[in-house]
Amino acid sequence: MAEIHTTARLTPGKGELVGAWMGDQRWYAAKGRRPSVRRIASFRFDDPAGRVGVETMLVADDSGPHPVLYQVPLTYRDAPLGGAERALVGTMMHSVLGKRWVYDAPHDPVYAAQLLACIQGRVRAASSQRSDAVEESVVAARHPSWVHEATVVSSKVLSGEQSNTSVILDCALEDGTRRPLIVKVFRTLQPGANPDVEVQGGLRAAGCDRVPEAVGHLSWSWPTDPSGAPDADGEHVAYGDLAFAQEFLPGVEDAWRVALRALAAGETFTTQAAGLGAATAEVHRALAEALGSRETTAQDRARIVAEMRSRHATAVTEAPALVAYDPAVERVYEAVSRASWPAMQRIHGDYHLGQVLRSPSRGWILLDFEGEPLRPLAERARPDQWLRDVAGMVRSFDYAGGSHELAHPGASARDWVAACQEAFLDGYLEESGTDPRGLGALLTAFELDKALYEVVYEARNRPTWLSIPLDAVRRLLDGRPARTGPPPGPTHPQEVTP
Ligand SMILES: Nc1ncnc2c1ncn2[C@@H]1O[C@H](COP(=O)(O)OP(=O)(O)O)[C@@H](O)[C@H]1O
Ligand SMILES: O=P(O)(O)O[C@H]1O[C@H](CO)[C@@H](O[C@H]2O[C@H](CO)[C@@H](O)[C@H](O)[C@H]2O)[C@H](O)[C@H]1O
Repeated sequence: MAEIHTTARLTPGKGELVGAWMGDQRWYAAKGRRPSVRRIASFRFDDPAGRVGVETMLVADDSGPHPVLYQVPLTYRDAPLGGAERALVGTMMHSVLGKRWVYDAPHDPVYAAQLLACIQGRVRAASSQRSDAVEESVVAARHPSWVHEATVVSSKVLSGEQSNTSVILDCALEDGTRRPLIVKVFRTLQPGANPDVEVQGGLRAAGCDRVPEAVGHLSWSWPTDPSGAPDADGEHVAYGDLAFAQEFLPGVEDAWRVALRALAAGETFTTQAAGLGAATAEVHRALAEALGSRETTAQDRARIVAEMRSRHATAVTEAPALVAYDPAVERVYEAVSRASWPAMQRIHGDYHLGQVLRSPSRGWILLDFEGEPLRPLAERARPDQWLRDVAGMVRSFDYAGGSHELAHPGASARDWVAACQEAFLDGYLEESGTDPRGLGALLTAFELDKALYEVVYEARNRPTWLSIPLDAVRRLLDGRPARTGPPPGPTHPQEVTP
């Protein structure tokens, strides 16, 4: 294991470097604020060649009302890493080793290789305080179904819109065959198991192949004060997941791209939407079987409606014009308080077209069970209503239409959107025997809830798209439903009035 230069001076310091760089990263949550960085903990991986320093830091950003924890893996090199110019965090002088080039580690092949080796249990994380010591607080868990020994041949960071940082790994297996994997490095850490690891791992363990194969994950315990707040000198600990490795499906597109292409070409997407509805129902059934389901209690209903109200309040802060709709929003929440609700179970939690891949051989494959990144982890890890997922995908068809309309002023995608939404709901009904449209008040409330979440998400991340969820809120509340409503029939659960 590596020698640690405990008395070396660094100019600038690591905290200073990270603080200056972090605010511009896609995963930095408090957009527009200047990060105020406090170091909580760190650990290292060893470079087998003994040349590159690899250190993962856990930093708290104190610039907002509550500290937010970020995982910041870095590599330290004695010369620039070719082709990684955009991943350079900065340079610093090390009083013993000289000039160091500091990189965002997911872009560095040395980090990628050691991360996967650690997840599979082949190497241990090392202390960043003491030379030649294992860091016991970092623990790897190989998924029970992963029987291979994969070694990274090359790696590259996934390009595109992402809340975390995923690295695609071209791997060699024990028999020499090649197998692509992907490891997601979680950026914002909160105490508790990450639902992506728990739910996808649980589905795979139960034999569900509508999700990629799970390889394993890495978790960490960091110091906190007695209240659980991150504190470098704290004597308590919190636990959270750092990274999740899984099978990578190469050359497949997500449903967002496929749908947008169909829309641009003037083609229908109803057959695919119906298949997606059926796949969604299949995964909901598998989730209930693998991780359980239970009756929805009055407390569950009250809590979910309270969360809806709080989300509405946040959306009004981001988009004050929404205040005109307050009475109409309240009517939606009152209606669901009186409706009958289906069972509680684990769900996807942030379901949209970008979370589903179209595999030519395996059909629709669902990804990213992490839930909504703007929601606290404890909320995301609870059983919830499957209608939330259904509403998420219904909203996503509206988003596809909305983004097409933004790109083509004057065009209307409304008929295309309505047809996709109907087909998706038909597919869900066919597979599950339950028509989500039969739970109309609840479906509307979850659609509204998602649209209000999206208002906040777009205001903070993509202001030019804010009109898409804002228009949806107006449409939902103006009583002009985009869909035609449920066909009559015995399969629709009845809503109850008090
Ligand atoms: N196993 C996989 N196989 C192929 N592509 C994947 C896989 N996992 C993720 N991707 C691609 O990466 C994108 C981002 O992954 P995701 O898990 O949604 O990350 P995040 O939670 O950070 O948004 C997906 O939309 C998909 O295009
Ligand atoms: O994929 P993530 O887990 O990071 O989810 C977040 O980002 C999504 C955008 O990338 C956002 O989804 C919204 O935009 C999509 C189009 O880009 C659209 O298909 C979705 O329906 C819409 O909600 C998601 O809400 C957010 O949590």
